[in-house]
Amino acid sequence: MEGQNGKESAGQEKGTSKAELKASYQHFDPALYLQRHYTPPRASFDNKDNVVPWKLGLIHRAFTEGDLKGDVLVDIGSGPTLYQVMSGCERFNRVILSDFVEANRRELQSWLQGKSNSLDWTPFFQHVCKLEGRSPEAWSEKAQRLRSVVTDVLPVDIHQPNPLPLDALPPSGADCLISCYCLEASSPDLASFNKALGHIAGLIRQGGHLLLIGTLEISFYYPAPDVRIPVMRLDEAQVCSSLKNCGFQLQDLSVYYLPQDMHKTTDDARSMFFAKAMKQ
Ligand SMILES: C[S@@+](CC[C@H](N)C(=O)[O-])C[C@H]1O[C@@H](n2cnc3c(N)ncnc32)[C@H](O)[C@@H]1O
Repeated sequence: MEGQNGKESAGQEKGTSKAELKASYQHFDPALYLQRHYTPPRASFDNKDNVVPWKLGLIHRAFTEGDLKGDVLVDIGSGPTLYQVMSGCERFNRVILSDFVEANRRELQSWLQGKSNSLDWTPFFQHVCKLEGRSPEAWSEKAQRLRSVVTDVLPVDIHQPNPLPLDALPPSGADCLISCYCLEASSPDLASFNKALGHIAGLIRQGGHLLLIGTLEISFYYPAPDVRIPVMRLDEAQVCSSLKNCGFQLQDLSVYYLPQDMHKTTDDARSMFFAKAMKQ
């Protein structure tokens, strides 16, 4: 939506346009982001109430309940993270990762090539092995499986009607699309979130699935020391109606409230959602 002066209308913070958000993302620091969001206290396997076991458990359940599997799984806005495809890599022949920021794509490529990495993903692999009823020692087999099924790490822009490069996906679309904390963190307002959801819906085949994770109560985060990204504030009802309006049938919705000891000063996240939906 264009506002005065040709700027897109702002959401949480007046004056923030899609173009300004995109410019801010060019300063995204993968190592700092991983350290802030994927190490203790934000990420812990010792505490069963931590957000990471919560989301890994729901992603695992989403694939096992109803035996969800297929040819292509695509992850939109992967950032520098891998946890979100650790269950799906066992159930799809191909996994496609994607991000808007080149530094994030480089971080993913570096892990895929077995080069140095900003985070040790071993405890995440071990946890998912346990969810699958395997020994945690099978983690390196799982890492190998993931490396062998990821065929591409692509640039993506959810604000484009065709977010991925041409021919990235089969003509009928992906069997399943996962996207975590991307849409609300890169859209200035609800109208732009809904439009972006419509764009990524177009990447899924009819009858395929969407797994969406996002933050509900948040207004900012810092993905680099001096880069404050404003995040639009969503609520549960908006998530449900956006999914319905984009042609999805909701199959599962869970909400997580961050315990006090996980609150930080580098973001003001308070709750998160997980949704599983089928494209009708
Ligand atoms: C909060 S991070 C989420 C990263 C990761 N998925 C996770 O679970 O932690 C938001 C991601 O959205 C990406 N992003 C920003 N603008 C985007 C755009 N226009 N299209 C697609 N992705 C975008 C960023 O590069 C960043 O990796």
